[in-house]
Amino acid sequence: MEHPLEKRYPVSAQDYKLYEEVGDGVSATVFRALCIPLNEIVAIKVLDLEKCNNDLDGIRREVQTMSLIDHPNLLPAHCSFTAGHCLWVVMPYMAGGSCLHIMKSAYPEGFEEPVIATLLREVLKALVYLHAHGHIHRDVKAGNILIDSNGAVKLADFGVSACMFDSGDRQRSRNTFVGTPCWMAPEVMQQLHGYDFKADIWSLGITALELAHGHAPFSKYPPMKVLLMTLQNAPPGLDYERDKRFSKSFKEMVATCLVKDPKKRPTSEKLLKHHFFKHARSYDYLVHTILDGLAPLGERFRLLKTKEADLLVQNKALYEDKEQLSQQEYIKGISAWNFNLEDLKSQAALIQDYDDVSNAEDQDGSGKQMDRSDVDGLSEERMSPETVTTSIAAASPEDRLGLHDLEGSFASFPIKPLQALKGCFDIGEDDKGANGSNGKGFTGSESEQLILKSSRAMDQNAGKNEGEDSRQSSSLPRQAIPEYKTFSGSLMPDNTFSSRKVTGDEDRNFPQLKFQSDCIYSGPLYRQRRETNNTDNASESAVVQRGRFKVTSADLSSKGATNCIFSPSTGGPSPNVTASAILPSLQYILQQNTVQREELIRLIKYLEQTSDTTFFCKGERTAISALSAATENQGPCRGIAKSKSKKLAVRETITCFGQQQSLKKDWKAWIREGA
Ligand SMILES: Nc1ncnc2c1ncn2[C@@H]1O[C@H](COP(=O)(O)OP(=O)(O)OP(=O)(O)O)[C@@H](O)[C@H]1O
Repeated sequence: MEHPLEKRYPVSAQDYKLYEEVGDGVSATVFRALCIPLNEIVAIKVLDLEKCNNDLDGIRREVQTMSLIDHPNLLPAHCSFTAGHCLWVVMPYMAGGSCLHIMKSAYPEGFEEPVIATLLREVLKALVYLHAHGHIHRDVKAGNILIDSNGAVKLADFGVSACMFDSGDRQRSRNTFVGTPCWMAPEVMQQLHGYDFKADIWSLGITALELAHGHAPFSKYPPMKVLLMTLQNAPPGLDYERDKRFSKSFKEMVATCLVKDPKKRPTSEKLLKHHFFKHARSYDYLVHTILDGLAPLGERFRLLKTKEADLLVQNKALYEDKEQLSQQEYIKGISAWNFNLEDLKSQAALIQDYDDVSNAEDQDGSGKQMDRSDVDGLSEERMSPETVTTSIAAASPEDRLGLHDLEGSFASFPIKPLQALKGCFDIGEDDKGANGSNGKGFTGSESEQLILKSSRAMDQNAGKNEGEDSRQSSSLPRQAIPEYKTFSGSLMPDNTFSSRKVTGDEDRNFPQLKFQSDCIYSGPLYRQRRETNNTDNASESAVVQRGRFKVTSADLSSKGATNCIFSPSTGGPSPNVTASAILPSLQYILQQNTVQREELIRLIKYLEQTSDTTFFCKGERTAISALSAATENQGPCRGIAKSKSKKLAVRETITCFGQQQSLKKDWKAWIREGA
């Protein structure tokens, strides 16, 4: 039944008039637009599907999530549809733009504390909702916090969000290494135990620093170094000396979020009760303090783009050589399975721009090299910028990078940081050939379910959901196989499927399991539009770093771990590796395989119950309905009956198995049919 007050947004491009560009990101360009029949200004995110061949899964997930969420602090999608080879996502127009844009335009040194408290309280409310519904955002940062003309704050960008689910007594943690390096929690980088909602709390802490200083800690460094620093250094924080303008409660709140051990971080719900948020004000306050006097969003955006382009040109020459060299050296060292510490140290020492640390980390309060095990006494331990500068100047290149501590740091990690980082470079030139034949795979975020609406909201919106189903789900791109890189998630071992097409009856059998340690990496190392697969452009982004990492734990279980344990030349254990280093990795592999086996058995059972035996070839809809019936009251689908969430969950499950041949052409046809 349709909700009486629900607006129906048209699903045809000719009903919209595109105005100026107001934003762009890794995957899309966002326009201000007019919805002609409703005479309403909206924002439209336009994604060129032809060129998005390396992240269709992210797009699908994003649109799904946006169409299901129902919270005042989360940016929803009104509707979405394809137009030519583009996907259009129609959303409310957030005239203030993102907090990042606002800071860049008018507050380069960051916001005042009450503004930060107000913004973060709203973001936290959104996180409480997402977490309560089993969702991890995974990309909380100022660039994804949008403000509308009334000062309402909404968290946006669900392109990399993920869903946790609890099936019986087993709670699944995410195992995908995804996010934007500066904001990424250490456990997300580490990969061993997966991660959970607490990863968002870390990102929120980093976002707090970003809003306080105008930029995130380590933001000027290339991703590789950001990862190393996050893993090795004490957590960043607000410095008592430099950040005198901020209250003790703000410093405490940040420190509470930025604890390396996720278990020691508060839940979003608990954090919301922190006394820092008592300083939060109204939306009006935001309008008067940060929005008043700003130029229209489109104009600001245009100016920023011009500035960014100029900066890039200026810095290109400066960064290009150094950056390319350091990255190449890392790639060489890592993808050659070289885990000889001395070797890696000397390669790492090629990164030399640590000398300006006093201008960067210390401005962030994150340049301290001292360790801080927990939040207590956070700033007493911190070095002043002067101290850091002096000690760095006196140090050897290795000291400057903290490389003397590498060994110690490694020992304290269940997976060594460089091992974790290895996956990032699977796309390196050397590996392309090897990966070629198996470089296609499919996503395994497929156990993720969208259980986003509370049952009450579901009831209230039952009509709306049904009504929207045809419109919105019709726009959900069926999961397609990236043409170039492999996507994978935690449900299935990504690298266990043959890349051969599923075309006939024989192929309907489950894909051949074939443990191969091929390319699983996906996602840009650097800021890089999704249409660009050219890794050569990476260095250009050293200055403007907005790209995301996405590597799955499968790298680390089937390849990463093995690679570092066994010497490629001898096939035996590497002489440098101790039993205590090997054991956790082996246990992890075992655990992963057990989980995957369980999933396979469960899904085989489901499939056996269906009478439709042609679903792999004849379209997903048949499979969805067959499987929806079969899974009515089972496993992870329990509790989402009758909702389109369930369909989506089932669809995700199927796609995990069946979509080896989901070419873009197919799913676009499927979208047109209005599945
Ligand atoms: N509804 C909106 N109203 C106004 N501006 C928006 C809206 N949605 C997005 N933007 C702007 O467009 C930018 C890019 O949008 P978005 O983050 O969705 O794209 P993306 O490709 O997913 O980006 P990312 O690089 O974070 O992955 C945002 O940072 C924001 O400034």
